[in-house]
Amino acid sequence: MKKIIIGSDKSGFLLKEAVKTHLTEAGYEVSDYGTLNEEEPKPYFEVAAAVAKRVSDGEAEKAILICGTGMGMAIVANKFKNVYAAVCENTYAAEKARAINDANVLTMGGWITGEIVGCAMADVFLNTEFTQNLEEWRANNLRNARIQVKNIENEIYGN
Ligand SMILES: O=C(CO)[C@H](O)[C@H](O)COP(=O)(O)O
Repeated sequence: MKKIIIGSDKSGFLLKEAVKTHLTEAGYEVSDYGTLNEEEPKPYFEVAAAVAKRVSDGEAEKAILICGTGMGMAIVANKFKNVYAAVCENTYAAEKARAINDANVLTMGGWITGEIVGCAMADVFLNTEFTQNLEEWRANNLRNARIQVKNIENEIYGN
């Protein structure tokens, strides 16, 4: 079964629940490491760290993080090695986050994004490959860019 990790704070809770239900119905095994009910909310920075660590360690290939804006989740997640989080507000951005940037964490904002668009963004993000539908010259540039980004990361964290 395809695995995905998800998490939200209080402000992302309702959108997270909608995306979680959608992905479960689509056949994903969804593990939730964030706010499980609105009475016991977890702050965005704790949830982002818990989820990003699991992606960094290879427990899951991809994750989805949802707070009020999506921004705090991305800021914290991107502190972790092997984690490339992108804040998206529409399906075009979610597709490009995969095709151009090979992002492995999608973040979105419950204050910004409605349930229909949020679920559609999750679908696009999970079903688009790195360099998909791009011209060969651009795909080659992006493969090189990915190596350069990894080199920068290795300089900071070590190999
Ligand atoms: O968007 C966020 C972080 O980027 C948070 O969701 C926002 O700060 C609201 O948090 P809270 O509901 O705990 O006040």
